[in-house]
Amino acid sequence: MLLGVIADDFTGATDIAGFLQGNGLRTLQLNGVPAADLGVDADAVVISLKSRSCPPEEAVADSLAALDWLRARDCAQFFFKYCSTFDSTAKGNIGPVTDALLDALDEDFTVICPVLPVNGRTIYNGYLFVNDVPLNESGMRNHPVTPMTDANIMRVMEAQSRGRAGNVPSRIMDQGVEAVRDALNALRAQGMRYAVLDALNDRHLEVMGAAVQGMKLVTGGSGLADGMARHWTTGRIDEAGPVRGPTVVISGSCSQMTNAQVAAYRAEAPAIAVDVDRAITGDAVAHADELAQWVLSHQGGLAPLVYATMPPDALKAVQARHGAARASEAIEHLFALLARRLEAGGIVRFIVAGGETSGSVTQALGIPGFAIGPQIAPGVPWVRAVGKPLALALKSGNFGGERFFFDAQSVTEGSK
Ligand SMILES: Nc1ncnc2c1ncn2[C@@H]1O[C@H](COP(=O)(O)OP(=O)(O)O)[C@@H](O)[C@H]1O
Ligand SMILES: O=C(O)[C@@H](O)C(=O)COP(=O)(O)O
Repeated sequence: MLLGVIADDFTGATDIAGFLQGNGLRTLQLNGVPAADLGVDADAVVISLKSRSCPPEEAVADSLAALDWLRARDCAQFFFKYCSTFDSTAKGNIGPVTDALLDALDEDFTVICPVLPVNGRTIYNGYLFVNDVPLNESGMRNHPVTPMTDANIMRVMEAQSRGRAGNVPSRIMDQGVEAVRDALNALRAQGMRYAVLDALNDRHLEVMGAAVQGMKLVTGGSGLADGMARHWTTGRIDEAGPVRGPTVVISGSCSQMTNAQVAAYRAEAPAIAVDVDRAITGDAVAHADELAQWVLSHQGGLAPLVYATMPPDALKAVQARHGAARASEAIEHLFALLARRLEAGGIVRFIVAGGETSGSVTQALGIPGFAIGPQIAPGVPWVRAVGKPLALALKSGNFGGERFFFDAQSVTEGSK
């Protein structure tokens, strides 16, 4: 196998899997670390974990279990995939997991590269930008679970890890592969453990993709994987075909773009808001039943939307009433209950917004893995469940255009 990927959430996993498959790698996504005896015939395997915001020890243990599984399958190289907005806290989990993977592989140096220029995630002199705005001034400053308040990735990484971080600036990326390799060697010789790679455009991705060939562990966003995969493959391969039938849209993301997508969709399609206070204070089962009935009675036209999505002020009020962790957990639990009821009621396509939310829904549906289908937007492919006739679109909070929920349905419209 060319590449084994350990992804810290489910939307992140489908994001990178979509880019690998799009570059011609036969890619399989596995939801959690699978049973040891699963046979795999693929160029790349992506293991989705739900390790972005759990306690660091749990994230490390899950990531090492995924690494062991991949190592037993002779992966040539390993990729730790985290969010292109570097979602983490001062406790982790990007730093502790990176350190644990380096130790397990007996390595002392890696790259840190949360970029995806096609979606506006770029790094300049080690500072991360989201659509040309520094990370700490972007919508990520209001994230419910991992608010990001510093754009300097060297500083953020050093605060949660064991080593020092240097930068390979964009002017070196402009000079090409040899210059980047020399810069990486120089940083390592200076005692740096991490090299934050600048990337402003696709050309930089290709250069860094070549420069990291042979590095046992790399870490970053799907832009780095796109750059790496461009050097391995020659053409496109078949994507998983469409699934037809009853559809639901579930939105548990409170990101800026998801708020805009929910507003655009609600204006034209049937939509119902989760009663968040009720979900949190104990009546989740009855509420999930009602929401499921509502979804099943609104089939026929545009798929019905169930959303907990809120703008930052309303979200802060909910978190002040109930606590942020309790609120997130309860809402994820509600969506898990809802997903199971909807599957039982005949829903076969789930369009889900939000990484944690997607993890919760996918786990509730007991889906062991995915084959990768056509891209709806950069970083968001349709995926088809292994072993069940279900299709899902797992959308990162900030990905897609304002009409994403419409777009997801029209990608497969011809086959409805
Ligand atoms: N109205 C709300 N009040 C409090 N928490 C919420 C609300 N809506 C969603 N959440 C929680 O916020 C988190 C959003 O994270 P996630 O699903 O990963 O979205 P994103 O991809 O935008 O990061 C989830 O844990 C979700 O349960
Ligand atoms: O790299 C990215 O931006 C995405 O792949 C990602 O990790 C998505 O996470 P969420 O925004 O939490 O959905």
